[in-house]
Amino acid sequence: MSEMSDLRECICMFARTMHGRGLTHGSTGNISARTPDGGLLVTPTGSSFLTLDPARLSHFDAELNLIDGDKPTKEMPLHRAFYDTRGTTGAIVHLHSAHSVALSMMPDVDEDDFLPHLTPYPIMKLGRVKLLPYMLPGDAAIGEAIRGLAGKRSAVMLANHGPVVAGKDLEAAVYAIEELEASAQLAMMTRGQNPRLLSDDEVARLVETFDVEWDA
Ligand SMILES: O=C(CO)COP(=O)(O)O
Ligand SMILES: [Zn+2]
Repeated sequence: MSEMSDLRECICMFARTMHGRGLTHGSTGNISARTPDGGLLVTPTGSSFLTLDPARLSHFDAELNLIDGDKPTKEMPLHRAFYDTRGTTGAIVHLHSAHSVALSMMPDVDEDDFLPHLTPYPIMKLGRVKLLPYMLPGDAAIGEAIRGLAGKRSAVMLANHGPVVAGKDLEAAVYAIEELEASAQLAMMTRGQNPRLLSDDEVARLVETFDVEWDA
């Protein structure tokens, strides 16, 4: 199989596993990934992660003209903003995962550092997650807000909506967004119970050891 058809299969396989674990539902969420020739494969608007057809993914060339496949996700402005501002981006995943959405609605959440410092992996895989205010799904304003971060964050949480993560490749983006949701679940489980947080020194050690983008 060619690299291109492998990537098509991979997008559908990761989408199916995330749907199967309830990480997104119905026709929510979207995925994009860079193709070997600098184009993009994108999940079609209104499609379900459960039943994606590899042959019908929206296919863009390197100038981002749609060359075949179904109409792309309405969240193209958001996807484009990440590719344009973070040169290292190979794939982007957006979900409507319940625990991170719930956490985004809680009072006193730190907008600049959305996830409390409960465990190491979210810090290692995501750096600091920026909470963006609620905006209409598909609104170009989401893309503008991401551009405003100037490529300094790989993960954002859209309040009352869902997380978005950019990774160097599809596997990295999926693992990172799973980490975001698992961490938000722990945050919701332990909310109001005064859990022991990682200390600032413990966080600093993680940032240094695993070369985490943190101070941006
Ligand atoms: O999650 C979604 C919008 O935020 C799903 O929209 P699309 O079906 O257009 O990808
Ligand atoms: Zn969405």
